[in-house]
Amino acid sequence: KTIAVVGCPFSGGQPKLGVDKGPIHLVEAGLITRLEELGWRVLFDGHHQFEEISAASDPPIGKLQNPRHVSRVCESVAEVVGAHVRNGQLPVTLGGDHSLAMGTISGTLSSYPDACVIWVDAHADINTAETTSSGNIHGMPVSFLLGLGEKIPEYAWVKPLLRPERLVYIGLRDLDAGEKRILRENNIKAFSMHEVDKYGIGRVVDMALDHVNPNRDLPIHLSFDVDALDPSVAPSTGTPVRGGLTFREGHYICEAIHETGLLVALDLMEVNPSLADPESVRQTVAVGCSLVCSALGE
Ligand SMILES: CN[C@](CCCC[B-](O)(O)O)(CCN1CCCCC1)C(=O)O
Ligand SMILES: [Mn+2]
Ligand SMILES: [Mn+2]
Ligand SMILES: [Mn+2]
Repeated sequence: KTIAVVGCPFSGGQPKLGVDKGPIHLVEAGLITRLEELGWRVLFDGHHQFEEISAASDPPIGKLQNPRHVSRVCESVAEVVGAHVRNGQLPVTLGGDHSLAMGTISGTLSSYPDACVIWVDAHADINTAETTSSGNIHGMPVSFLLGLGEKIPEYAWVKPLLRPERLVYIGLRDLDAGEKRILRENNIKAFSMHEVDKYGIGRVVDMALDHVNPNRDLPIHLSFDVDALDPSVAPSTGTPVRGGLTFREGHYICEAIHETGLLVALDLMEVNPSLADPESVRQTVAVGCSLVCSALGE
């Protein structure tokens, strides 16, 4: 099978400079060669240029920051990822901030409507325009994918293709009040770090898969935010939160998902190579590469 590496140098979903440089660092760390050494054919259709998409003027809509730019970029990503999936390839999207998942998961669901989503993150990224406090859209993609909250014309292209019972979280530990309410109201399954401690990562992954993929017959889209890992493991990221996944727990999730043979799309998000000292940046990039390779059979 062929992997399509989609470099998405994009930072509009959050305020910190540098996360748009994530893809180039991941590729320059040798990711493509490592994937080829695993036996994959790898298409690298380059780092997408999003500057031309940026709206001339993009004033906030309510609290939402860079709303038109984020929407247009995500719509473009949805088309790119959807095309790769339709061509029978496995898209590996390198971020860039996590707002991009609005595009990647839309792309996957357009071809695999019954796909399930495993969202590995310290955060739920499920704020609506009403519940967000920051207005940073990287804290909101899941709400758009589920069709929650007030409709925003600029986001009319996002179809509510994701069903709550097809979504499961691993690694949560920093949610806004509104997000906790949304998870409860929609009966969304979440394995926070408390459950990871209580049951161990092996049981957590089994329970997560039992919830969204009970017969192990549905395609899986894995959306991995490196801030799910403990900051000691992946320090160079925009919204670090203490008490995260160990290096091995992060890799176990990826290895276990590979073992299902059901992975159809992968996102590796929020590596920001400008937020730490060179050694910490190198470490964060190396972990990102390693997680991708583990999800693809290493
Ligand atoms: C928890 N929600 C946050 C973070 C979203 C992180 C996005 B991700 O892609 O990295 O997961 C944080 C909101 N808080 C900021 C500090 C003050 C309280 C609210 C938000 O901005 O919505
Ligand atoms: Mn995230
Ligand atoms: Mn996060
Ligand atoms: Mn982030």
